[in-house]
Amino acid sequence: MADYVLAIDQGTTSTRAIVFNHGGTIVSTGQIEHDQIFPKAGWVEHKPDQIWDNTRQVVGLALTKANINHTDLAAVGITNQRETTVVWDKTTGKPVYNAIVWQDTRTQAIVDELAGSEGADKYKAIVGLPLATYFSGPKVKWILDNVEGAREAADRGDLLFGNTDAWVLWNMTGGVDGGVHVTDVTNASRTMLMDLDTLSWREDIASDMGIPLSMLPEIRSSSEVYGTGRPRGMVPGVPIAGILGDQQAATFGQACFDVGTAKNTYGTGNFMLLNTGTEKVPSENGLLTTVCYKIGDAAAVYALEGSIAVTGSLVQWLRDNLGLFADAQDVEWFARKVDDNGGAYFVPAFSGLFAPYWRPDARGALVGLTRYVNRNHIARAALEATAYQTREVMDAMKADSGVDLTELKVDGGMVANELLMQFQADQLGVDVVRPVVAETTALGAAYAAGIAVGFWKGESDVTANWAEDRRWSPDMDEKERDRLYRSWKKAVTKTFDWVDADIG
Ligand SMILES: Nc1ncnc2c1ncn2[C@@H]1O[C@H](COP(=O)(O)OP(=O)(O)O)[C@@H](O)[C@H]1O
Ligand SMILES: O=P(O)(O)OC[C@H](O)CO
Repeated sequence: MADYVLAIDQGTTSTRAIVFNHGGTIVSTGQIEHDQIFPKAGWVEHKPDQIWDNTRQVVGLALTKANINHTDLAAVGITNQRETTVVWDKTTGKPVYNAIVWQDTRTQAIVDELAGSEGADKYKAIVGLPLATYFSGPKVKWILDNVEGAREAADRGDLLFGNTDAWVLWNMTGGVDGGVHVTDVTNASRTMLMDLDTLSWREDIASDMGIPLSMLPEIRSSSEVYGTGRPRGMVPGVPIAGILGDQQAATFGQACFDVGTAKNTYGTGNFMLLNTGTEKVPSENGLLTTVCYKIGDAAAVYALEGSIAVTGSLVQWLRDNLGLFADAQDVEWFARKVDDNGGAYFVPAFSGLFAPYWRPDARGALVGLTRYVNRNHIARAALEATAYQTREVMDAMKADSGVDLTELKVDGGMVANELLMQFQADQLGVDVVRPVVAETTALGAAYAAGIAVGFWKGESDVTANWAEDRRWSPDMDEKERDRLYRSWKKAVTKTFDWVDADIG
Protein backbone atom coordinates (compact mmCIF):
# COMPACT_ATOMS: atom_id res chain seq x y z
CA MET A 1 0.00 0.00 0.00
CA ALA A 2 1.46 3.36 -1.03
CA ASP A 3 1.07 5.54 2.05
CA TYR A 4 3.60 8.24 1.25
CA VAL A 5 4.68 10.85 -1.27
CA LEU A 6 8.31 11.82 -1.78
CA ALA A 7 9.37 15.36 -2.67
CA ILE A 8 12.77 16.30 -4.06
CA ASP A 9 13.72 19.92 -3.32
CA GLN A 10 16.71 20.83 -5.48
CA GLY A 11 17.61 24.20 -3.88
CA THR A 12 20.37 26.75 -4.33
CA THR A 13 22.50 25.51 -1.46
CA SER A 14 21.37 21.92 -1.00
CA THR A 15 19.24 19.10 -2.30
CA ARG A 16 16.64 17.60 0.02
CA ALA A 17 14.35 14.61 -0.25
CA ILE A 18 11.42 14.54 2.12
CA VAL A 19 8.88 11.76 2.70
CA PHE A 20 5.40 13.05 3.60
CA ASN A 21 2.42 11.10 4.92
CA HIS A 22 -1.22 11.71 4.06
CA GLY A 23 -1.57 14.34 6.78
CA GLY A 24 1.16 16.42 5.06
CA THR A 25 3.56 15.70 7.94
CA ILE A 26 7.28 15.07 7.47
CA VAL A 27 8.24 11.41 8.01
CA SER A 28 11.92 11.65 7.07
CA THR A 29 14.44 13.93 5.37
CA GLY A 30 17.71 13.47 3.51
CA GLN A 31 19.78 16.57 2.72
CA ILE A 32 23.19 17.20 1.14
CA GLU A 33 24.77 20.57 0.31
CA HIS A 34 26.56 21.07 -2.99
CA ASP A 35 29.53 23.20 -4.03
CA GLN A 36 29.03 26.90 -4.68
CA ILE A 37 31.54 27.86 -7.35
CA PHE A 38 32.52 31.53 -7.79
CA PRO A 39 35.00 31.57 -10.71
CA LYS A 40 34.95 35.38 -11.06
CA ALA A 41 33.23 38.34 -9.43
CA GLY A 42 29.53 38.04 -10.23
CA TRP A 43 29.75 34.44 -11.51
CA VAL A 44 28.01 31.61 -9.62
CA GLU A 45 28.01 27.99 -10.81
CA HIS A 46 26.94 24.52 -9.66
CA LYS A 47 28.04 21.12 -10.96
CA PRO A 48 25.04 19.38 -12.53
CA ASP A 49 26.56 15.90 -12.03
CA GLN A 50 27.03 16.61 -8.34
CA ILE A 51 23.42 17.76 -8.09
CA TRP A 52 22.22 14.55 -9.73
CA ASP A 53 24.47 12.37 -7.50
CA ASN A 54 23.21 14.19 -4.42
CA THR A 55 19.62 13.75 -5.57
CA ARG A 56 20.05 9.98 -5.72
CA GLN A 57 21.75 9.94 -2.34
CA VAL A 58 19.15 12.06 -0.54
CA VAL A 59 16.32 9.95 -1.95
CA GLY A 60 18.09 6.84 -0.58
CA LEU A 61 18.64 8.56 2.78
CA ALA A 62 15.02 9.64 3.11
CA LEU A 63 13.64 6.20 2.23
CA THR A 64 16.06 4.47 4.62
CA LYS A 65 15.28 6.83 7.48
CA ALA A 66 11.54 6.32 6.94
CA ASN A 67 12.16 2.57 6.79
CA ILE A 68 10.17 2.27 3.57
CA ASN A 69 10.97 1.43 -0.02
CA HIS A 70 9.79 2.73 -3.36
CA THR A 71 6.67 0.55 -3.37
CA ASP A 72 5.42 2.61 -0.41
CA LEU A 73 5.44 5.76 -2.57
CA ALA A 74 2.30 6.88 -4.39
CA ALA A 75 4.24 9.52 -6.35
CA VAL A 76 7.30 11.74 -6.48
CA GLY A 77 7.23 15.53 -6.83
CA ILE A 78 10.13 17.76 -7.86
CA THR A 79 10.72 21.37 -6.88
CA ASN A 80 13.79 23.40 -7.69
CA GLN A 81 15.84 26.57 -7.64
CA ARG A 82 14.44 28.39 -10.65
CA GLU A 83 16.27 29.97 -13.61
CA THR A 84 19.53 28.07 -12.90
CA THR A 85 20.52 26.78 -16.32
CA VAL A 86 21.82 23.36 -17.29
CA VAL A 87 22.70 22.47 -20.89
CA TRP A 88 23.59 18.85 -21.57
CA ASP A 89 24.25 16.50 -24.46
CA LYS A 90 21.44 13.99 -24.82
CA THR A 91 23.71 11.48 -26.54
CA THR A 92 26.19 11.27 -23.64
CA GLY A 93 24.10 12.57 -20.73
CA LYS A 94 26.97 14.96 -19.88
CA PRO A 95 26.53 18.69 -19.16
CA VAL A 96 28.49 20.85 -21.61
CA TYR A 97 29.18 23.44 -18.89
CA ASN A 98 28.53 23.97 -15.19
CA ALA A 99 25.01 25.10 -14.28
CA ILE A 100 24.84 28.90 -14.38
CA VAL A 101 23.04 29.90 -11.20
CA TRP A 102 20.19 32.40 -10.99
CA GLN A 103 22.35 34.92 -9.05
CA ASP A 104 25.05 34.95 -11.76
CA THR A 105 25.45 38.32 -13.53
CA ARG A 106 27.81 37.37 -16.39
CA THR A 107 25.08 37.86 -19.01
CA GLN A 108 24.78 41.62 -18.48
CA ALA A 109 26.30 42.42 -21.89
CA ILE A 110 23.93 39.94 -23.60
CA VAL A 111 20.99 41.46 -21.78
CA ASP A 112 22.00 45.01 -22.75
CA GLU A 113 22.41 43.98 -26.37
CA LEU A 114 19.02 42.27 -26.45
CA ALA A 115 17.36 45.30 -24.84
CA GLY A 116 18.85 47.61 -27.49
CA SER A 117 16.92 50.80 -27.94
CA GLU A 118 13.66 49.24 -26.72
CA GLY A 119 14.96 48.85 -23.17
CA ALA A 120 14.64 46.23 -20.46
CA ASP A 121 10.85 45.92 -20.83
CA LYS A 122 11.09 44.78 -24.47
CA TYR A 123 9.50 41.35 -23.84
CA LYS A 124 7.67 42.15 -20.60
CA ALA A 125 4.14 42.22 -21.99
CA ILE A 126 4.65 38.70 -23.37
CA VAL A 127 6.77 36.97 -20.72
CA GLY A 128 6.01 39.06 -17.60
CA LEU A 129 9.70 39.70 -16.91
CA PRO A 130 12.16 42.52 -17.48
CA LEU A 131 15.33 41.66 -19.38
CA ALA A 132 17.79 40.81 -16.59
CA THR A 133 20.68 38.47 -15.92
CA TYR A 134 18.43 36.58 -13.47
CA PHE A 135 16.52 34.60 -16.11
CA SER A 136 17.49 31.48 -18.09
CA GLY A 137 17.30 32.56 -21.75
CA PRO A 138 20.39 34.82 -21.71
CA LYS A 139 22.27 32.13 -19.72
CA VAL A 140 21.57 29.57 -22.46
CA LYS A 141 22.79 32.06 -25.05
CA TRP A 142 26.00 32.60 -23.05
CA ILE A 143 26.70 28.86 -23.03
CA LEU A 144 26.04 28.51 -26.76
CA ASP A 145 28.24 31.54 -27.50
CA ASN A 146 31.12 30.64 -25.20
CA VAL A 147 31.46 26.86 -24.88
CA GLU A 148 33.48 25.37 -27.70
CA GLY A 149 31.37 23.25 -30.03
CA ALA A 150 28.14 23.97 -28.15
CA ARG A 151 26.38 25.90 -30.89
CA GLU A 152 27.17 23.26 -33.51
CA ALA A 153 25.93 20.51 -31.18
CA ALA A 154 22.78 22.51 -30.47
CA ASP A 155 22.18 23.01 -34.19
CA ARG A 156 22.58 19.24 -34.71
CA GLY A 157 19.81 18.76 -32.11
CA ASP A 158 22.10 17.05 -29.57
CA LEU A 159 21.81 19.57 -26.74
CA LEU A 160 19.02 19.91 -24.22
CA PHE A 161 18.33 22.82 -21.88
CA GLY A 162 16.56 22.66 -18.56
CA ASN A 163 16.37 24.20 -15.15
CA THR A 164 17.35 21.73 -12.47
CA ASP A 165 13.83 20.23 -12.41
CA ALA A 166 14.22 19.09 -16.02
CA TRP A 167 17.80 17.88 -15.42
CA VAL A 168 16.71 15.75 -12.43
CA LEU A 169 13.57 14.48 -14.19
CA TRP A 170 15.45 13.50 -17.36
CA ASN A 171 17.97 11.54 -15.32
CA MET A 172 15.35 9.95 -13.07
CA THR A 173 13.31 8.74 -16.01
CA GLY A 174 16.19 7.11 -17.88
CA GLY A 175 18.71 9.72 -19.05
CA VAL A 176 20.28 8.63 -22.35
CA ASP A 177 17.93 5.62 -22.29
CA GLY A 178 14.73 7.51 -23.01
CA GLY A 179 14.75 10.17 -20.30
CA VAL A 180 11.71 12.46 -20.42
CA HIS A 181 12.56 16.07 -21.37
CA VAL A 182 9.80 18.04 -19.72
CA THR A 183 9.37 21.08 -17.49
CA ASP A 184 6.32 22.67 -15.91
CA VAL A 185 4.70 26.04 -16.62
CA THR A 186 6.12 27.69 -13.50
CA ASN A 187 9.72 26.93 -14.42
CA ALA A 188 9.09 27.77 -18.06
CA SER A 189 7.73 31.17 -16.97
CA ARG A 190 11.22 32.07 -15.64
CA THR A 191 13.14 31.55 -18.87
CA MET A 192 11.96 34.72 -20.72
CA LEU A 193 11.00 32.32 -23.51
CA MET A 194 7.41 31.41 -22.59
CA ASP A 195 4.30 33.34 -23.60
CA LEU A 196 2.28 33.82 -20.41
CA ASP A 197 -1.04 33.66 -22.28
CA THR A 198 -0.51 30.62 -24.49
CA LEU A 199 1.89 28.85 -22.08
CA SER A 200 4.06 27.87 -25.02
CA TRP A 201 7.57 28.77 -26.20
CA ARG A 202 7.97 31.99 -28.23
CA GLU A 203 9.86 31.14 -31.37
CA ASP A 204 10.67 34.81 -32.03
CA ILE A 205 12.25 35.42 -28.62
CA ALA A 206 14.16 32.12 -28.76
CA SER A 207 15.40 33.18 -32.19
CA ASP A 208 16.47 36.64 -30.86
CA MET A 209 18.56 34.75 -28.31
CA GLY A 210 19.85 32.23 -30.87
CA ILE A 211 18.34 29.29 -29.02
CA PRO A 212 17.08 26.37 -31.18
CA LEU A 213 13.60 25.22 -30.12
CA SER A 214 14.88 21.62 -30.18
CA MET A 215 16.79 22.36 -26.95
CA LEU A 216 13.70 23.35 -25.00
CA PRO A 217 11.76 20.92 -22.81
CA GLU A 218 8.08 20.26 -23.41
CA ILE A 219 5.95 22.53 -21.20
CA ARG A 220 3.41 20.64 -19.08
CA SER A 221 1.17 21.42 -16.11
CA SER A 222 2.49 21.37 -12.53
CA SER A 223 0.47 18.30 -11.57
CA GLU A 224 0.30 15.31 -13.92
CA VAL A 225 2.28 12.13 -14.52
CA TYR A 226 5.36 13.03 -16.60
CA GLY A 227 6.98 9.60 -16.46
CA THR A 228 8.06 6.91 -14.03
CA GLY A 229 11.32 6.20 -12.23
CA ARG A 230 13.78 4.24 -14.41
CA PRO A 231 14.06 0.49 -13.81
CA ARG A 232 17.34 0.39 -11.88
CA GLY A 233 16.96 3.78 -10.17
CA MET A 234 15.96 4.71 -6.62
CA VAL A 235 12.21 4.82 -7.37
CA PRO A 236 11.61 2.29 -10.18
CA GLY A 237 8.16 2.53 -11.68
CA VAL A 238 6.96 5.26 -9.30
CA PRO A 239 5.05 8.05 -11.10
CA ILE A 240 6.82 11.38 -11.12
CA ALA A 241 3.78 13.56 -11.05
CA GLY A 242 4.45 17.09 -9.83
CA ILE A 243 6.88 19.87 -10.75
CA LEU A 244 6.85 23.42 -9.41
CA GLY A 245 9.59 26.05 -9.17
CA ASP A 246 10.48 26.32 -5.49
CA GLN A 247 8.78 29.64 -4.81
CA GLN A 248 5.59 28.54 -6.51
CA ALA A 249 5.78 25.24 -4.60
CA ALA A 250 5.98 27.14 -1.31
CA THR A 251 2.94 29.21 -2.35
CA PHE A 252 1.07 25.95 -3.03
CA GLY A 253 2.29 24.34 0.21
CA GLN A 254 1.17 27.43 2.14
CA ALA A 255 -2.34 26.93 0.70
CA CYS A 256 -2.41 30.39 -0.95
CA PHE A 257 -5.24 29.37 -3.28
CA ASP A 258 -7.48 32.41 -2.92
CA VAL A 259 -6.90 35.50 -5.00
CA GLY A 260 -5.12 38.04 -2.80
CA THR A 261 -3.31 35.53 -0.56
CA ALA A 262 0.48 35.66 -0.34
CA LYS A 263 3.54 34.02 1.13
CA ASN A 264 7.12 35.15 1.59
CA THR A 265 10.02 32.67 1.62
CA TYR A 266 13.24 33.65 3.44
CA GLY A 267 16.11 31.56 2.04
CA THR A 268 19.23 32.51 0.07
CA GLY A 269 17.08 35.31 -1.28
CA ASN A 270 13.48 36.31 -0.50
CA PHE A 271 10.54 35.70 -2.77
CA MET A 272 7.04 37.01 -2.10
CA LEU A 273 4.25 35.66 -4.31
CA LEU A 274 0.70 36.99 -4.41
CA ASN A 275 -1.96 34.81 -6.01
CA THR A 276 -3.76 36.90 -8.65
CA GLY A 277 -6.03 34.12 -9.93
CA THR A 278 -6.53 33.13 -13.55
CA GLU A 279 -5.94 36.72 -14.71
CA LYS A 280 -2.34 37.80 -15.08
CA VAL A 281 -1.61 41.19 -13.56
CA PRO A 282 1.08 43.30 -15.24
CA SER A 283 3.42 45.14 -12.89
CA GLU A 284 4.15 48.84 -13.02
CA ASN A 285 6.17 48.72 -9.81
CA GLY A 286 9.09 46.38 -10.35
CA LEU A 287 7.42 43.03 -9.73
CA LEU A 288 7.34 39.99 -12.00
CA THR A 289 4.26 38.44 -13.51
CA THR A 290 4.66 34.71 -13.32
CA VAL A 291 2.72 31.44 -13.38
CA CYS A 292 1.81 30.34 -9.86
CA TYR A 293 0.64 26.80 -10.70
CA LYS A 294 -1.48 24.81 -13.12
CA ILE A 295 -3.17 21.67 -11.92
CA GLY A 296 -3.70 19.22 -14.78
CA ASP A 297 -6.21 20.56 -17.29
CA ALA A 298 -7.47 23.39 -15.06
CA ALA A 299 -6.65 26.96 -16.06
CA ALA A 300 -3.28 28.33 -15.03
CA VAL A 301 -3.21 30.51 -11.92
CA TYR A 302 -0.88 33.53 -12.02
CA ALA A 303 1.06 35.44 -9.40
CA LEU A 304 2.83 38.71 -8.87
CA GLU A 305 6.30 38.10 -7.49
CA GLY A 306 8.80 40.26 -5.65
CA SER A 307 12.23 38.63 -5.98
CA ILE A 308 15.01 39.81 -3.67
CA ALA A 309 18.42 38.39 -4.57
CA VAL A 310 20.22 38.60 -1.24
CA THR A 311 18.76 37.99 2.22
CA GLY A 312 19.94 34.76 3.92
CA SER A 313 23.05 34.83 1.74
CA LEU A 314 24.04 38.10 3.45
CA VAL A 315 24.07 36.17 6.73
CA GLN A 316 26.23 33.53 5.01
CA TRP A 317 28.51 36.28 3.74
CA LEU A 318 28.99 37.69 7.26
CA ARG A 319 29.77 34.15 8.37
CA ASP A 320 32.02 32.99 5.50
CA ASN A 321 33.62 36.14 4.09
CA LEU A 322 33.99 38.19 7.28
CA GLY A 323 34.10 35.33 9.81
CA LEU A 324 31.81 37.28 12.17
CA PHE A 325 30.32 34.05 13.54
CA ALA A 326 30.47 30.31 12.94
CA ASP A 327 26.83 29.47 12.35
CA ALA A 328 24.09 31.39 10.51
CA GLN A 329 21.79 31.22 13.53
CA ASP A 330 24.40 33.06 15.67
CA VAL A 331 23.53 36.27 13.84
CA GLU A 332 20.53 36.61 16.16
CA TRP A 333 22.67 36.33 19.30
CA PHE A 334 24.87 39.23 18.14
CA ALA A 335 21.96 41.32 16.89
CA ARG A 336 20.19 40.95 20.24
CA LYS A 337 23.13 42.47 22.08
CA VAL A 338 22.12 45.92 20.82
CA ASP A 339 18.80 47.77 20.91
CA ASP A 340 19.00 49.12 17.39
CA ASN A 341 21.19 49.34 14.29
CA GLY A 342 23.31 52.18 15.70
CA GLY A 343 22.60 54.15 12.52
CA ALA A 344 24.08 51.49 10.20
CA TYR A 345 22.24 50.28 7.07
CA PHE A 346 23.49 47.37 4.97
CA VAL A 347 22.18 47.24 1.39
CA PRO A 348 23.28 43.84 0.02
CA ALA A 349 23.23 44.68 -3.70
CA PHE A 350 25.71 41.87 -4.40
CA SER A 351 24.01 40.92 -7.70
CA GLY A 352 22.79 44.42 -8.36
CA LEU A 353 19.30 45.02 -6.97
CA PHE A 354 16.33 42.90 -8.01
CA ALA A 355 12.75 43.87 -7.07
CA PRO A 356 11.52 46.50 -7.06
CA TYR A 357 14.54 48.36 -8.53
CA TRP A 358 16.13 46.05 -11.16
CA ARG A 359 19.39 48.00 -11.00
CA PRO A 360 22.30 45.95 -12.36
CA ASP A 361 24.58 48.93 -11.75
CA ALA A 362 24.11 48.78 -7.96
CA ARG A 363 26.63 47.14 -5.63
CA GLY A 364 26.48 46.45 -1.89
CA ALA A 365 27.00 49.23 0.62
CA LEU A 366 27.21 49.56 4.39
CA VAL A 367 26.36 53.17 5.21
CA GLY A 368 25.79 55.34 8.25
CA LEU A 369 29.03 54.20 9.89
CA THR A 370 30.53 56.01 12.87
CA ARG A 371 33.05 54.95 15.52
CA TYR A 372 30.04 53.87 17.58
CA VAL A 373 29.03 51.03 15.22
CA ASN A 374 30.26 47.56 16.20
CA ARG A 375 29.71 44.06 14.84
CA ASN A 376 26.46 43.63 16.75
CA HIS A 377 25.02 46.63 14.92
CA ILE A 378 26.23 45.15 11.62
CA ALA A 379 24.58 41.80 12.43
CA ARG A 380 21.41 43.70 13.20
CA ALA A 381 21.65 45.83 10.07
CA ALA A 382 21.99 42.64 8.01
CA LEU A 383 18.77 41.22 9.45
CA GLU A 384 16.95 44.53 9.12
CA ALA A 385 17.95 44.63 5.43
CA THR A 386 15.79 41.56 4.82
CA ALA A 387 12.81 43.20 6.49
CA TYR A 388 13.14 46.53 4.68
CA GLN A 389 13.54 44.85 1.30
CA THR A 390 10.41 42.81 2.04
CA ARG A 391 8.50 45.97 2.91
CA GLU A 392 9.50 47.50 -0.41
CA VAL A 393 8.14 44.45 -2.21
CA MET A 394 4.91 44.48 -0.23
CA ASP A 395 4.38 48.16 -1.02
CA ALA A 396 4.87 47.35 -4.72
CA MET A 397 2.35 44.47 -4.46
CA LYS A 398 -0.24 46.81 -3.06
CA ALA A 399 0.38 49.40 -5.75
CA ASP A 400 0.16 46.80 -8.54
CA SER A 401 -2.74 44.71 -7.30
CA GLY A 402 -4.68 46.94 -4.93
CA VAL A 403 -4.46 44.11 -2.39
CA ASP A 404 -3.82 45.32 1.14
CA LEU A 405 -2.50 42.20 2.86
CA THR A 406 -3.77 41.70 6.38
CA GLU A 407 -1.20 39.06 7.23
CA LEU A 408 1.79 37.40 5.59
CA LYS A 409 2.52 33.66 5.65
CA VAL A 410 6.27 33.03 5.91
CA ASP A 411 8.65 30.09 5.50
CA GLY A 412 12.29 29.27 4.67
CA GLY A 413 15.51 28.97 6.67
CA MET A 414 15.52 32.52 8.08
CA VAL A 415 12.10 32.30 9.74
CA ALA A 416 13.76 30.53 12.67
CA ASN A 417 15.10 34.00 13.51
CA GLU A 418 12.62 35.48 15.97
CA LEU A 419 14.23 38.91 16.10
CA LEU A 420 13.87 39.15 12.34
CA MET A 421 10.27 37.96 12.38
CA GLN A 422 9.28 40.54 15.02
CA PHE A 423 11.08 43.31 13.15
CA GLN A 424 9.38 42.16 9.96
CA ALA A 425 5.94 42.45 11.54
CA ASP A 426 6.94 45.88 12.89
CA GLN A 427 8.05 47.08 9.45
CA LEU A 428 5.09 45.66 7.54
CA GLY A 429 2.46 46.66 10.07
CA VAL A 430 0.70 43.31 9.63
CA ASP A 431 0.93 39.92 11.35
CA VAL A 432 3.62 37.52 10.19
CA VAL A 433 2.53 33.87 10.41
CA ARG A 434 4.71 30.74 10.38
CA PRO A 435 3.15 27.32 9.67
CA VAL A 436 3.86 24.11 11.60
CA VAL A 437 5.45 22.48 8.54
CA ALA A 438 8.12 25.04 7.62
CA GLU A 439 9.29 22.89 4.65
CA THR A 440 6.49 24.32 2.55
CA THR A 441 8.50 24.13 -0.67
CA ALA A 442 8.89 20.36 -0.57
CA LEU A 443 5.37 20.05 0.77
CA GLY A 444 3.94 21.98 -2.20
CA ALA A 445 5.70 19.67 -4.67
CA ALA A 446 4.48 16.62 -2.74
CA TYR A 447 0.90 17.91 -2.90
CA ALA A 448 1.15 18.60 -6.64
CA ALA A 449 2.36 15.03 -7.24
CA GLY A 450 -0.09 13.45 -4.80
CA ILE A 451 -3.05 15.29 -6.31
CA ALA A 452 -2.11 14.05 -9.79
CA VAL A 453 -2.34 10.39 -8.70
CA GLY A 454 -5.40 10.79 -6.43
CA PHE A 455 -3.45 10.43 -3.16
CA TRP A 456 -4.94 13.78 -2.14
CA LYS A 457 -8.31 15.04 -3.41
CA GLY A 458 -7.13 18.52 -4.29
CA GLU A 459 -6.59 21.95 -2.82
CA SER A 460 -9.10 21.34 -0.03
CA ASP A 461 -6.80 18.69 1.47
CA VAL A 462 -3.88 21.13 1.39
CA THR A 463 -5.93 23.79 3.14
CA ALA A 464 -7.19 21.30 5.73
CA ASN A 465 -3.65 20.15 6.53
CA TRP A 466 -2.20 23.68 6.90
CA ALA A 467 -1.72 24.68 10.56
CA GLU A 468 -0.34 27.79 12.24
CA ASP A 469 2.71 27.47 14.46
CA ARG A 470 3.58 31.02 15.50
CA ARG A 471 2.39 34.58 14.86
CA TRP A 472 4.23 37.89 15.33
CA SER A 473 2.17 41.09 15.57
CA PRO A 474 3.41 44.65 14.94
CA ASP A 475 4.68 46.33 18.08
CA MET A 476 6.52 49.44 16.97
CA ASP A 477 5.59 53.05 17.16
CA GLU A 478 4.49 54.27 13.71
CA LYS A 479 6.90 57.22 13.72
CA GLU A 480 9.89 55.02 14.51
CA ARG A 481 8.83 52.51 11.86
CA ASP A 482 8.74 55.18 9.21
CA ARG A 483 11.94 56.91 10.36
CA LEU A 484 13.88 53.66 9.94
CA TYR A 485 12.34 52.94 6.56
CA ARG A 486 13.11 56.44 5.29
CA SER A 487 16.77 55.97 6.21
CA TRP A 488 16.76 52.60 4.46
CA LYS A 489 15.40 54.17 1.29
CA LYS A 490 18.18 56.75 1.44
CA ALA A 491 20.77 53.99 1.94
CA VAL A 492 19.48 52.20 -1.18
CA THR A 493 20.13 55.26 -3.33
CA LYS A 494 23.79 55.18 -2.24
CA THR A 495 24.28 51.85 -4.06
CA PHE A 496 23.14 53.08 -7.48
CA ASP A 497 25.43 53.92 -10.42
CA TRP A 498 28.36 52.03 -8.93
CA VAL A 499 29.17 49.77 -11.89
CA ASP A 500 30.23 51.74 -14.94
CA ALA A 501 29.45 50.01 -18.23
CA ASP A 502 33.07 50.36 -19.39
CA ILE A 503 34.78 48.98 -16.27
CA GLY A 504 32.16 46.41 -15.14
N1 LIG B 1 18.62 31.56 12.35
C1 LIG B 1 18.92 32.17 11.19
N2 LIG B 1 18.95 33.52 11.13
C2 LIG B 1 19.22 34.15 9.96
N3 LIG B 1 19.45 33.50 8.80
C3 LIG B 1 19.42 32.18 8.82
C4 LIG B 1 19.16 31.43 10.00
N4 LIG B 1 19.19 30.11 9.69
C5 LIG B 1 19.45 30.04 8.37
N5 LIG B 1 19.61 31.27 7.84
C6 LIG B 1 19.86 31.61 6.43
O1 LIG B 1 18.85 30.98 5.67
C7 LIG B 1 19.37 30.47 4.44
C8 LIG B 1 18.99 29.00 4.30
O2 LIG B 1 17.62 28.91 4.12
P1 LIG B 1 17.00 27.84 3.11
O3 LIG B 1 15.53 28.08 3.12
O4 LIG B 1 17.51 26.50 3.49
O5 LIG B 1 17.70 28.34 1.78
P2 LIG B 1 17.67 27.85 0.26
O6 LIG B 1 16.40 27.07 0.04
O7 LIG B 1 17.75 29.13 -0.49
O8 LIG B 1 18.90 27.01 0.04
C9 LIG B 1 20.89 30.66 4.50
O9 LIG B 1 21.21 31.73 3.62
C10 LIG B 1 21.18 31.06 5.93
O10 LIG B 1 22.20 32.04 6.00
O1 LIG C 1 16.70 27.68 -3.92
P1 LIG C 1 16.18 28.93 -3.29
O2 LIG C 1 15.24 28.68 -2.17
O3 LIG C 1 17.31 29.85 -2.94
O4 LIG C 1 15.28 29.70 -4.39
C1 LIG C 1 15.87 30.24 -5.51
C2 LIG C 1 14.82 30.85 -6.42
O5 LIG C 1 14.00 29.89 -7.02
C3 LIG C 1 15.48 31.70 -7.46
O6 LIG C 1 14.52 32.31 -8.28
